[in-house]
Amino acid sequence: MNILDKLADLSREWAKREQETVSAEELREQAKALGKGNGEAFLSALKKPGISFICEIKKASPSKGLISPDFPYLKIAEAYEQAGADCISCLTEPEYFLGSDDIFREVREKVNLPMLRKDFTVCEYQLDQARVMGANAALLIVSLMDERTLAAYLEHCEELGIAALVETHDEEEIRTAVSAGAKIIGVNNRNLKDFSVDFGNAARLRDRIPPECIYVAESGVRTPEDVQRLRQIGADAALIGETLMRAEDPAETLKSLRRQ
Ligand SMILES: O=P(O)(O)OC[C@@H](O)[C@@H](O)c1c[nH]c2ccccc12
Repeated sequence: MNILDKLADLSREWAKREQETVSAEELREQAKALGKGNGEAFLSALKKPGISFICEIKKASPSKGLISPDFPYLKIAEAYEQAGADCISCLTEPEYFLGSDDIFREVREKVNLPMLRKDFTVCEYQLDQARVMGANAALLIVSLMDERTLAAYLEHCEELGIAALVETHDEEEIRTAVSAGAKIIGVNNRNLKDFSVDFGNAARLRDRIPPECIYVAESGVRTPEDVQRLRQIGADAALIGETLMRAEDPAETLKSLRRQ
């Protein structure tokens, strides 16, 4: 079993366990009572002229192990905001990324930036959770679902008023994303099945993304030159995690990456 399948399985188990505390019906009611979310804020942050920065909060990852041992996530979130991040991506997956819904909520309270709930979505329950924890957007990984399921999840996000970042890795997945109606498409430079990173992947696939879609280049961004390359290919946004999480001064590192 590859790691992605393992993460999807864990996600399913996790969601099942959580439903023992808050049932699917209860959670749906909570989400409904809140009214529509502010997915628009995520969308317009990515649409700003020039490349936008989605800065990630993650303590660990299955490919790198522990990335940030002391993990001062609130300080990091504030540093991101102060240094001009456009959005924050916050991992909530507990086993491999050592994230949690509580971390997400605390960051949500602290900063005003639009936030992406980064998790392995395998059921609508998790989308309702995203709405209830105050997310502006949720992650949908194409390789975890078929096109019909993706279309249904996109519709559910629409009902909740949250945006969806639809993550792809190759041409076929981009086709599925477009045909299911994705508005925001991410191309991951990292292959989640074997963790190999090919920084050219997002650039190579750039022209497969229809012009009306928002295009996010994900993973493996290390230097201002990398960001420049993504500007050149017309990426609407870059999703950056490890480089910022390992930085001694995340605000300075973000500023230097943003410099044109
Ligand atoms: O740390 P990096 O290489 O900058 O990558 C960030 C982000 O793209 C990566 O964390 C990611 C991309 N897609 C995901 C799906 C699930 C978990 C994590 C991810």
